[in-house]
Amino acid sequence: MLQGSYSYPLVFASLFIATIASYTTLDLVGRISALGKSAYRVYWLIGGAIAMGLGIWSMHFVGMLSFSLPIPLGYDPTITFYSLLIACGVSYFALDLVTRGQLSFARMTVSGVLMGLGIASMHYTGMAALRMQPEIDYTVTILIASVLIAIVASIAALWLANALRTTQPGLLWLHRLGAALLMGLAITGMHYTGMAAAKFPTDSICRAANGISTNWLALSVGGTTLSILAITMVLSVLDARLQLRTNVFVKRLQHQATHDGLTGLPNRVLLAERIDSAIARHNSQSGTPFAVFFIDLDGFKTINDSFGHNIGDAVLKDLAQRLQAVMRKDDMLARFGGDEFIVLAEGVTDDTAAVRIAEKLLSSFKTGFKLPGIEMGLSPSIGIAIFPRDGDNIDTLLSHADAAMYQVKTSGRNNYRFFEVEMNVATLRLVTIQQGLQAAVRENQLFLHYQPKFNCIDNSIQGAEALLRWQHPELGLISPAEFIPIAEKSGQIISVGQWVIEQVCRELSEWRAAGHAMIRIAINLSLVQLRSPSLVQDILTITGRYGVPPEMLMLEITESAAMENAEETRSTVDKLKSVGFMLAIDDFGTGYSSLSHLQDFGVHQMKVDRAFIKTLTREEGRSRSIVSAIIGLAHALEMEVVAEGVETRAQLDVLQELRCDQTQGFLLARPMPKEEFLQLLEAARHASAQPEQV
Ligand SMILES: Nc1nc2c(ncn2[C@@H]2O[C@@H]3COP(=O)(O)O[C@H]4[C@@H](O)[C@H](n5cnc6c(=O)[nH]c(N)nc65)O[C@@H]4COP(=O)(O)O[C@H]3[C@H]2O)c(=O)[nH]1
Repeated sequence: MLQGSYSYPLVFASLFIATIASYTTLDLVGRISALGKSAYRVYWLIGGAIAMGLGIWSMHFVGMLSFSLPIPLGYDPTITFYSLLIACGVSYFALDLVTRGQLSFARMTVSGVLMGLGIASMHYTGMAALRMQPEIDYTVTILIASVLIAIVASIAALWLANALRTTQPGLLWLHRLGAALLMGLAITGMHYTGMAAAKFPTDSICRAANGISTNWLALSVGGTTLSILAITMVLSVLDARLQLRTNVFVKRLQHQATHDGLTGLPNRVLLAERIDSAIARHNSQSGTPFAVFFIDLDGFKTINDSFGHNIGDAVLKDLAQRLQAVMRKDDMLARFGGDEFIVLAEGVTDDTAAVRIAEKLLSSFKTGFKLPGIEMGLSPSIGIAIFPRDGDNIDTLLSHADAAMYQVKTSGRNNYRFFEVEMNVATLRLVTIQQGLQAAVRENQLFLHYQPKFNCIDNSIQGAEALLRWQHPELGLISPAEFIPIAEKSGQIISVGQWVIEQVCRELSEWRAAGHAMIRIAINLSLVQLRSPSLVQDILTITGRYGVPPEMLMLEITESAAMENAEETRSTVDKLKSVGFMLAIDDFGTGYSSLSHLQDFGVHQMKVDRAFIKTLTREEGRSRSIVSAIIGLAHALEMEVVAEGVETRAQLDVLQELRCDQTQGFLLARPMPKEEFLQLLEAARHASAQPEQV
């Protein structure tokens, strides 16, 4: 047998190449895995497979260079090329496999076996390129051992590559280096074991000795491979940096798309995702029921309108922090819209648990919000819907929580309520009304009824109150008691109120043109209208357009509206009075008037709320005392008194006894269409020698 010998520096060089190739490969695995399903994946796979294949292959030839026989050696170019193809093919297969999702143990083992066989075949094909005569005599046991080493090394390499994918970036390079050294040792170990299996008979000659010279091949291949590996590494690092920057940018965009810019809270997109996954968990038996709390702030619009958006924003930020402070860490608080927040609380198995959360949410409003100069109280209306009881999908849950919130709003605010089925119908009607209001103004669905006010003693007509009516195309006739509060909440009362003023003025001017006696008409003004800075000018413009003298209009303001912010209202009232309008306080007795404000107000008429008239009897009683006191007070302040809701003769008798000035109510006349009202006016004019005119 020919005795081979090794040059140890070259053995180390082969180990070095194997380690560098392994390191590059492990780096590429991380790189390609991070690409996911990107279109670039296939390019990186091909590039990576060439680099890795070249690495393994050139390690083999440098290893061969370290080995010498006492005869000249060379390599057959075609077979050598095949061995390179095998190395690159095996590398492609390995890279693709390990960068494709989760790698199960079974898949890893089968792949490791195939890869090990691939590396071994590359080695033995490379050996075949020597074209020895006679053939190399292999010791079968050592040959099998070398194949086993290749297989075990491949499985270990796959496992390492897979495990390193999830390693934190900080120490990754160190782990990767250790793993690469291990892999390098395994690959060279396989090579030298394979070499140990090869026996070269004494009379061997190398038939490829005139082919590619080993020295030239090993040096050029080694050099080229190291350069390619270096270039691959640099490209990989550069691409990783680019990817990192792209990731940061994408993350920022994702954050912006899923969070509210002002409060930093999750927005409705993230909320929807979270509710969806809570529903999915529940459906797969691993989740629990959960509660959705719909929080809407009472009167937030006023803060925004009065103090400006900056202050409004500061209040919202403060509130977001307060709400978060009372919530559990696992619950989600999201900003749903302007002043609407949603809390999602999982694991709420009964109403008691939901009540506890709602109470905590309410408690965060206990202390006032600091605004410039004052501390202002703010309250929430909270609607609660429980999954799956109140809805099995996100839209139903949110709309049911919203419906429950609306019920709180319409029944006193600053509270919470659970969803009930009847609320759906109520909410649908409410939304229909709110959405139909603009069309009502535009498309002449509104009209007025008039209800006369009578002199208490002789029943002569003293004036009339214009009362709004709405003939809705689907819902029929809707009471103002229902739609006015909705219009007030949505702000649509401004345009609706303007329509009323304009219609009254138009009809008054038509009546005058038709020769009817002029009569004073009362118009209801809502608090929202009173707050409008342009109110006085708006009414003057309308009265001017129709030539209606201001004193022909009696503007009725409810007592509670007049007192809510007495200073502000008083200045509007003063302006209205100074330009000649008459003023009345409506529904008197239902609010909390301060006597001094009442005196300062100096309005012309006080209308006693019908609740007192309803229970009015001839006998001494509470209502009689109150009505008597109100009449006395009004007269002392030089105001006329009108009793509202007079329905019986007995009530009228008592009012006459108490020296009330005027009455209004179903006893003498219900609200009526303008034609009927004009007939009534004409009949009264003819019946009286001197018709009452104001
Ligand atoms: N039970 C009973 N009720 C009587 C009697 N006499 C009159 N009424 C009713 O009492 C209401 C009087 O108007 P209000 O207190 O200003 O209360 C009004 C007012 O607050 C509001 N409203 C009506 N029209 C307008 C409007 O043009 N603008 C504004 N802002 N509010 C309006 O809607 C409320 C309800 O109006 P309506 O349904 O027309 O109801 C009217 C009228 O039909 C009676 O003897 N017994």
